[in-house]
Amino acid sequence: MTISFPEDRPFDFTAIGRLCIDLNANEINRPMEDTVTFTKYVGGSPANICIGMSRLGMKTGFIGKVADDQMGRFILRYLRDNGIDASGVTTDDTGAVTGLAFTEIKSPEDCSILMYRDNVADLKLAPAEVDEARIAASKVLLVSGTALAKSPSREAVLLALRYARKHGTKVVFDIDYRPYSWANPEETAIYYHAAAEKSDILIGTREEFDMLERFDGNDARSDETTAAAWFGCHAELVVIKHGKDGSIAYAKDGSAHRGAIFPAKVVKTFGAGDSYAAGFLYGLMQGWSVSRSMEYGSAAASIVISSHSCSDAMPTSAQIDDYMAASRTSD
Ligand SMILES: Nc1ncnc2c1ncn2[C@@H]1O[C@H](COP(=O)(O)OP(=O)(O)O)[C@@H](O)[C@H]1O
Ligand SMILES: O=C(O)C[C@@H](O)[C@H](O)C(=O)COP(=O)(O)O
Repeated sequence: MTISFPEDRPFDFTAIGRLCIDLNANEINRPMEDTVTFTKYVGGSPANICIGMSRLGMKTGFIGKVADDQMGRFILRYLRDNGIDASGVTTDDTGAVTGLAFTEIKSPEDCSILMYRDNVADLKLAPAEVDEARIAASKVLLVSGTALAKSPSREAVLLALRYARKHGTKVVFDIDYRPYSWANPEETAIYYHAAAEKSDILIGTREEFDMLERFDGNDARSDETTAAAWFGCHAELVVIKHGKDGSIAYAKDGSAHRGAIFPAKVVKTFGAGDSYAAGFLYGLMQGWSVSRSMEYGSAAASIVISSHSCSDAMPTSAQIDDYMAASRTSD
């Protein structure tokens, strides 16, 4: 089972949504109260995935908005240094700030994120700033669900989805549920639905799909029934992530594919989903089977969770290949 993508477009992959800063605790295995220093990285789930795709050699671009400050300029420079076309990233002129994610690493299994997201620039992206030609020039548009949390970013994303459908650009919807960004669950579920209905590939955890389907009845739904519900729209592939229990993908042709995990020396668990998405989508775009692509995503995730950062630790294909080979040898 493989997925087809449009051919001969200048960009392989364009992401839309949040560009932020991660401040990851240096003194790990303790609560945030006892953390003194943090290392600054570019963050934001869609940014991390786009950086991952670029490291893997894909031609990438980003549609988003940064604050007119040092952090915004740091993000723009990092994108460019990583080969990402940032001409679709605008700079806010209203005094908005850069979103900050302070990460707390109490233990490898007990991690949390303290977000500062009031008046953030990423949610100020306006529909007029979404370039139709850029979406038409990309094989894939990745939409992060959090960008639907507030206007005008919400309308910008819905417009981007319309452009993608009009031009046959494959839409990947990463549910990316961050509760603090949303006013209430009703709003979340409604806007998630609007995006999921227009998407070709849906990716989320079980909890994220439960949020998306919250008002659809049938509280006892399984991964399989979740997937089936979206095949009636545009979905070809629905991927449900289960942390260290791996992942499962259902395809419209009725096939199911289970993704195992790779061993990891876990430093922290965040970044797993973003690196998994990058490795997995890269594999699909190489024309690999869904199963092989899931394996690649899992290996990428193990590399990132064994590292201190998310974005900076995104692996190259050589690193993933080596990691996979090394874990086979140690079996
Ligand atoms: N502890 C772990 N050890 C090895 N791989 C993991 C671990 N946690 C997650 N992964 C890998 O990362 C993928 C995504 O992780 P998950 O936690 O489900 O997503 P998210 O980070 O979006 O919540 C999993 O399907 C798995 O391949
Ligand atoms: O997405 C954010 O705003 C923060 C991320 O940069 C952060 O590192 C993270 O939470 C990664 O998300 P995950 O891959 O879903 O674990």
